[in-house]
Amino acid sequence: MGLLLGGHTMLTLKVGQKFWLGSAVILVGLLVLSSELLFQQWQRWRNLELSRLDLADFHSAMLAFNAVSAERGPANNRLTAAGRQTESQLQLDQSRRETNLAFDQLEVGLREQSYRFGLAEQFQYARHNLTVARARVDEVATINPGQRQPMTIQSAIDAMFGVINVLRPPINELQTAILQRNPHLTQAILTARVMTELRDYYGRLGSALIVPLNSGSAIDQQRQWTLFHLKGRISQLTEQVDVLIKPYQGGSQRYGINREQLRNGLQTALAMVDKLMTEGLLAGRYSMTAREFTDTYVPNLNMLERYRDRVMLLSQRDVVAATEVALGHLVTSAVLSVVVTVILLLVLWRLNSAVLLPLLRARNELLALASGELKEPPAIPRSYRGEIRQLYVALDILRQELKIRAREEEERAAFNVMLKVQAETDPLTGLFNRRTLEIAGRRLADYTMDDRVGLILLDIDCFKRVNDDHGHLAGDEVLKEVARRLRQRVPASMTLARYGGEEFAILCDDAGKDTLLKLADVLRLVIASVPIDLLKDVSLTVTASAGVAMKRADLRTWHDLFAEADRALYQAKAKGRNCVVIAELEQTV
Ligand SMILES: Nc1nc2c(ncn2[C@@H]2O[C@H](COP(=O)(O)OP(=O)(O)OP(=O)(O)O)[C@@H](O)[C@H]2O)c(=O)[nH]1
Repeated sequence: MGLLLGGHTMLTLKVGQKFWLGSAVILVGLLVLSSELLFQQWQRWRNLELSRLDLADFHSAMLAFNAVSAERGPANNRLTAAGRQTESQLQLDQSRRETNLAFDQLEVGLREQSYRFGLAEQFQYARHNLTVARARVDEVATINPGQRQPMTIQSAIDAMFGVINVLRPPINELQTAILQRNPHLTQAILTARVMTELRDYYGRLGSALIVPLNSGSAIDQQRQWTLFHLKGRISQLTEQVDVLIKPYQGGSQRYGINREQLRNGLQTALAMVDKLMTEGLLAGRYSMTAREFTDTYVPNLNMLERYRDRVMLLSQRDVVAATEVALGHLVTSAVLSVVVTVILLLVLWRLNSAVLLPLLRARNELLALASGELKEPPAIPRSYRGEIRQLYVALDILRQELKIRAREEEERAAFNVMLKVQAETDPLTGLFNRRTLEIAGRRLADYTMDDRVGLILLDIDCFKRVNDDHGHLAGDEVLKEVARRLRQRVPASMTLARYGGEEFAILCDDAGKDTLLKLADVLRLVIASVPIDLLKDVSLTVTASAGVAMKRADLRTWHDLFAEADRALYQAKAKGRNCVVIAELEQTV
């Protein structure tokens, strides 16, 4: 892979680097994907967890709202009770305790959710209003029942209504916040809210009759108007409840909501109100006391509270179940992410150790083989299996094959050297043979005008007699010793050869006539001056004659030069041997 850097510089990555770069890209991609997945699932789980808290808080708010509504019943009784003051007070105290408990629970829930601190203050303010309204009720209750004025009682009832009015804004705010965060809770929240409101309006409707019932007075115009207004609102809310509870009845048996039963209860309560309203409009003579009315009227409304609580609790249970499923998904995804990452790492590690590294090692071995490095590598690791092992076995076979070929090559080269030596040298003396002399002679002498090319032919005198007197082996020894002495004296730049039985030649490419003559005479002297030791303590003195020829214009070829030197040698023999003759001068040194 080549990366273009700065437009000119190419950065080339090795296979191993590419592999790890690719692996890193895959790993990072996997981590990003699994993080994204985990984050989404964590968010879903977290939202459901918050939904559960939201539902619980809203339920607490509804209970508090409802408790204030419900407290109005005992409060009304306390305000209107004539003979049963103590019992009414006990009932009111009980109701107030329940309301306090509902507010306490609401405050705890609100404290746990920091974003509702502002709401908590508003609920506290509503509670403060409740305390003030209760004080008002208690104040009226201290007045002798016979002396309580309808206006005074109504002012206490209105004070209790006022609490609901202060409680409504924070509940609306809480409801809006929860629905914004949890649109899926709309059905449950609205159902609970509308049922609570309906319960409150029924309470208001009943409360509106308390003063006339208590005082036995007719229902005046303003109260009539209030009662009609409340009934209208109740009619609207009843229709809404009817629609909202549909999903919770019929097929959804576990909610156990019976629409007919609820409708009947509410209609019974309304029928009671209608009857009393008619009585109140006619003459103010009522068929029941305020107390009897409250005790008969309120139980018809309990179903609203029961069904609302059931909707709330079962919705919370649904959210809890969904939270558990979401948590299960989150944990499963986390485990799967870890498992997939570990598997990927293992696969990459295995790919690296079982494929990539062996292939790179095989490549190195192949390169070594190609460059002639035949040294045995370390043994094939056991972890190399299958095709990789076969590759290494094939490499091994190739290495052995190349070794055999290298050995054969060496032998052939040695054989060639030997053949060359044999072809170029004389086996007895080790000097160059006639063939080599002629090749060198032709190369130097053929068609050259160089007069520094010269040739000495040197022949042992009367050698036949050596053979005849001392035997052929002794003759060979003499030849070897003469050759040894010649080799010592002839410069390496000249070609020294044995070109016949007892005949030697020295070919020179850069020497003057005098030098050559001097050399020929030195050679003659080293042969003759020292006796040659033969077998059985016999030594022998031999002499040699030499003919010298220098290249001249008329000696065009090697053959001409050789013939000229041979002619000089012949002359030296003729002159009595043990002397040197140069061809052109034919003079004896
Ligand atoms: N021992 C031995 N003798 C050889 C060898 N080659 C040739 N000869 C002998 O060398 C002798 C040469 O003798 P001739 O050619 O008659 O010459 P010469 O006896 O040296 O006499 P002049 O050359 O006239 O001085 C022969 O007897 C050959 O057999 C060899 O390799 N070994």
